[in-house]
Amino acid sequence: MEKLMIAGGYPLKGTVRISGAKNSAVALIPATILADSPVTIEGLPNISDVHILKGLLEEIGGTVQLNENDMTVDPSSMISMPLPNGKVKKLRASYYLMGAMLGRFKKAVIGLPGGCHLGPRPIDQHIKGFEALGANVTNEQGAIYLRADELRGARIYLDVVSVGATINIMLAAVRAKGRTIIENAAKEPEIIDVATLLTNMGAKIKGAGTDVIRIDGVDQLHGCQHTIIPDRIEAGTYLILGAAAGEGVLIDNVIPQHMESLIAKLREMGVQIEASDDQVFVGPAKEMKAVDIKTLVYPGFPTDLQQPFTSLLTGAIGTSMVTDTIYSARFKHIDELRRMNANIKVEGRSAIIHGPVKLQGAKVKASDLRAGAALVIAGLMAEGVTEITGVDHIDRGYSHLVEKLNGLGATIWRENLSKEEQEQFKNA
Ligand SMILES: CC(=O)N[C@H]1[C@@H](OP(=O)(O)OP(=O)(O)OC[C@H]2O[C@@H](n3ccc(=O)[nH]c3=O)[C@H](O)[C@@H]2O)O[C@H](CO)[C@@H](O)[C@@H]1O
Ligand SMILES: C=C(OP(=O)(O)O)C(=O)O
Repeated sequence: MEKLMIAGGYPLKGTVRISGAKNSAVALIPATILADSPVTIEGLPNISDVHILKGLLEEIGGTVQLNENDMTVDPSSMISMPLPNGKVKKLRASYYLMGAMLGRFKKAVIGLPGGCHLGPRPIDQHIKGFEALGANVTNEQGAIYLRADELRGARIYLDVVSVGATINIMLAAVRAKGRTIIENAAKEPEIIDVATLLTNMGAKIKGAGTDVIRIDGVDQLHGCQHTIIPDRIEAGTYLILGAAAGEGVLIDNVIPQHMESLIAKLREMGVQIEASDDQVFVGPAKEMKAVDIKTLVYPGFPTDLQQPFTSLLTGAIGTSMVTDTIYSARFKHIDELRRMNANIKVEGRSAIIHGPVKLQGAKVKASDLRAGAALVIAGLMAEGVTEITGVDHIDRGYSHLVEKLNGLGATIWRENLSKEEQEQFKNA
């Protein structure tokens, strides 16, 4: 078990290259199950979610070759092996095995997924979609059992705009008989990325990226090569830390259109941002004004950047309000930021931040992935040394974090937890 150590106050400067998108990667990898020959995905991030999914594909008989950033999956020998426990609980996106295995084998047994604890995260809309396609779905002792004689296209209206349900239904529907229409679909860029891979595999999908997706089922899908999109959430995190602790940071390998809500908010705070084709420059931080943000489905402000943005707001002049309309309990980072001298209170789904304060280094714990990112940003802004435990959460989503930050001039390193610290961590 490790902790992250950050000596704060060193100004960040230079260029950072963004990795492939976690939330695409974790759907593209299960999507390979649907092909009958090898699929290569290029530009993957080096994160634990990717390594765990590799293991899961191997458990069901896939042959997987993973290099630093590329994965080739030969799905031809896969079987519908039940996966009720173990690795599936380590990440959220193991739910995509349900759609992909149902699509290919017409049956699957998959344990309920893990992922960040942010309040209730039901999967009722995924199940509603599978049932509409003709599957019988039951929950037996914490695992979802899916069976279908055949899958038939259907019209499915999502009661909640859900990234996971939209992608999962696409995965199940691409090899169903006839046409599926998903209404009130989510529009995140990762959905377009998954639809692009599936189309390259021979699927017929129209409308991905809009709120109505039409899929005409095909009998077979074949192998192909696909390059993943850049991670807009990783890029957003570096943009925020560039504003918080930078003296001119260039974020390379991004799609600036995917980050418009964040860029608009940073500009509203008075941060200098210049965007070009595939790069965004964040200028030296001057005085920043407080702003309010409300998380919304894409293209609104992403909930996954709400926690990192809160750390930035501790340095802004005035009172800011951060409201999360997607998750009811995405505020576990606030107690930790308070340990670092932040002046924040939580009321219902909002955090109210009074600034500016000078953050102080402290011993803090990352409760989830983006709470971890928020604490890293706070540690870079703070005076003194910050120690962050719960690094396994951060490793789910940030490729080469320490190397990238040190490349920008930060002073950050990993240390093993002592036996005593391991005990304290387990009991906390
Ligand atoms: C692996 C992955 O891509 N994770 C992302 C995905 O999570 P995930 O796919 O889990 O998030 P959803 O878009 O499904 O969830 C959005 C909202 O809908 C609710 N809901 C969802 C499904 C359902 O069947 N019933 C239901 O009520 C959820 O509780 C939440 O309040 O999108 C989230 C919202 O952008 C991001 O924070 C996560 O980083
Ligand atoms: C919530 C997130 O991830 P997951 O859905 O994989 O838990 C995230 O990426 O911020």
